[in-house]
Amino acid sequence: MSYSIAVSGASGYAGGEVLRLLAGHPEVEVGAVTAHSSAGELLGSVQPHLHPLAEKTILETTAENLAGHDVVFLALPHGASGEIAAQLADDVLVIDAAADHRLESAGAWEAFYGSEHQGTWPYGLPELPGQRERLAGARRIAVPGCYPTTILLGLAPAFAAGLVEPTDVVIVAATGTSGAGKSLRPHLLGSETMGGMSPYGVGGIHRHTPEIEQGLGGIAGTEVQISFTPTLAPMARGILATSTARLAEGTTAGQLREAYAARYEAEPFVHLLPEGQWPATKHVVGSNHVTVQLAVDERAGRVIVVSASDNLTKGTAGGAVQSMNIALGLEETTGLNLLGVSP
Ligand SMILES: NC(=O)C1=CN([C@@H]2O[C@H](COP(=O)(O)OP(=O)(O)OC[C@H]3O[C@@H](n4cnc5c(N)ncnc54)[C@H](OP(=O)(O)O)[C@@H]3O)[C@@H](O)[C@H]2O)C=CC1
Ligand SMILES: CC(=O)N[C@@H](CCC(=O)OP(=O)(O)O)C(=O)O
Repeated sequence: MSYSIAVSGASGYAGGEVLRLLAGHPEVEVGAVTAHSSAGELLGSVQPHLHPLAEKTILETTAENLAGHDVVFLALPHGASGEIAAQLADDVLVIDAAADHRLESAGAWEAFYGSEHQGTWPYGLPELPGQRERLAGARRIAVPGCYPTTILLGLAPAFAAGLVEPTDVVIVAATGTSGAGKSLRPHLLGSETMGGMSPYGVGGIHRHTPEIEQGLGGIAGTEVQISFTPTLAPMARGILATSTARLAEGTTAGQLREAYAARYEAEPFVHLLPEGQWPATKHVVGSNHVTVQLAVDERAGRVIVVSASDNLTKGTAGGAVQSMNIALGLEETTGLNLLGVSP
């Protein structure tokens, strides 16, 4: 059986990446592609790399144009996504790449996004404890943010095993510029970003902060507090996250390594690297894989975890397709057998 798929936000980075993956997925057929200002144009004129789909005409994003498909991907700005989602049929699988349905706490949503909470959908990060079961058969899925995917996969085993202090967690992560989307913004001009790095969203104000705390809190079964600082790196894709947490009393490096090895041994997309090898964005860009490595800093009494991903693949579209496969009962890795493009 072939599932028919509609993709909204098809002219953007996230929508384009969803379409790149779906073009190689054997169990699906791409139907409507929709967007906003580029409606009426051919997909090939705004996404020239999507050759097999180049002749598709982009439609306006309306509930009518998205109707009649088995699966609808929403890759729209926050808010626009929640609005259209509310108009889609209950029996259609809707997978939202925006943030609208990720947070459980309406208070956290309002504090960080400044608008009305749209509700909470099953969270599309299958590698978190118990999450695959929640995604099987789901008809609504909230795709995690790109930083939360990378950071949660980096820290989950330590939290699940109770090996770190949940309120002493410091994270600094670098992202590529595609994380900000395709629209023109002065601080993202090539001349501003090439050849240098800079922080943004400093001081605990980045909107992924409550999402990361929610994910870690769910695993640990207790309240978690993090300090998160994002930085912008001169690359199109990729996230490299360095997360450190104070060790719980008595935790050893051996216990940590064992917990990570056990948790990720059978995961198709998350890999604890051999000791001494460290994650690099070049090794995962273009793929749905995440690499993880850790070391204990005995002097500081902290574990240092480094994790790398492609923000557009595992961080958005790949995670979305992986979650779709689980929800539809397909083999989880279908359409995602891609390795990084290093160098
Ligand atoms: N980039 C990334 O790494 C990640 C992105 N996401 C999320 O995915 C979503 C899309 O992001 P991204 O692809 O980067 O953004 P882009 O700016 O690249 O694309 C936005 C898309 O949404 C369409 N659009 C804009 N405004 C509206 C509107 N009012 N109604 C309907 N469609 C609209 C645009 O159409 P047009 O061009 O025709 O105007 C375009 O197709 C966002 O919610 C983002 O937060 C999530 C994780 C990571
Ligand atoms: C460089 C840059 O701006 N990156 C984006 C990445 C977030 C993202 O795209 O995720 P959401 O789906 O939660 O919006 C940012 O920090 O906001």
